[in-house]
Amino acid sequence: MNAVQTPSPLAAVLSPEAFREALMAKGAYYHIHHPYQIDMAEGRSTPEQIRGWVANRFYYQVMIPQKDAALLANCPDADTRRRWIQRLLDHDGRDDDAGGIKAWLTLGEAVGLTRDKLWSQQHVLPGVRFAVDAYVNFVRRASWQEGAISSLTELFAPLAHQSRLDTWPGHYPWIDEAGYGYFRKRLKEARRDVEHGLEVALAVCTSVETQQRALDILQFKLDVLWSMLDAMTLAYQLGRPPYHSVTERAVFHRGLA
Ligand SMILES: O=C(O)c1cc(C(=O)O)c2c(n1)C(=O)C(=O)c1cc(C(=O)O)[nH]c1-2
Repeated sequence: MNAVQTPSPLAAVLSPEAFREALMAKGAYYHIHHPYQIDMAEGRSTPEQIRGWVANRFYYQVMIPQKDAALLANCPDADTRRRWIQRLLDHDGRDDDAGGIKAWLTLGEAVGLTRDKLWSQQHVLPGVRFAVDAYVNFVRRASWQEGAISSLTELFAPLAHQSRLDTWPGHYPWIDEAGYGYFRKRLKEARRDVEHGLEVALAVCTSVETQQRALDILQFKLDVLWSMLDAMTLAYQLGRPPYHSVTERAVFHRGLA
């Protein structure tokens, strides 16, 4: 096992280029390196494991627009709101764009999950729910600039989407091709989102303290994504879903209204 390296705190303020590089370096901890995701990319996942991932990630998908709405609610700047609102429309859809949530439902059907099953959230593991809720609650309480910085894991997301487009059809011929629309759609949307997110980060993080804070926020978000996959590993790879030692029934709560 690798020795755990505690990242050293910033000693001096970084130039904009060096700060950008420090943010990019966080890609080393992106969930694309999680064994669950590696197994999916390398063709070792069972249909149940893929379905588990799609059903659990659906919770992230439905909460992202609520997270972005929380950021909008905290943002007093109309120009920023006008740009940021696009993220809600990307997921919720508009006119002839059905939106990301519907595209994810199509992915669900492509892997054998009905829309009702996804909407029921019956497969969403408590660990996944808690991780996603931690993200949404962070953005609810943070300044809109810190909320924007927490979206910067999207710097690395196109890699993840492209890798699925490149590897899944070969490994999993049982997945209907129609399911891949979501990943294709996100490639360009994520690139546009991070341009804006980076603009905000570079504008506000001009001291050691604010740059360190941004790196810490990004690490928090990486932890959210990693923890989601940890919960799925226990449930779908190691056969230890919640209460496995007590019952075979999925008794965990489906979210408290
Ligand atoms: O599939 C992925 O690996 C992945 C990761 C992330 C991310 O890094 O948070 C997002 C997405 N996908 C995604 O599709 C998406 O719409 C999205 C929005 C956000 C955000 O933080 O606002 N992250 C992500």
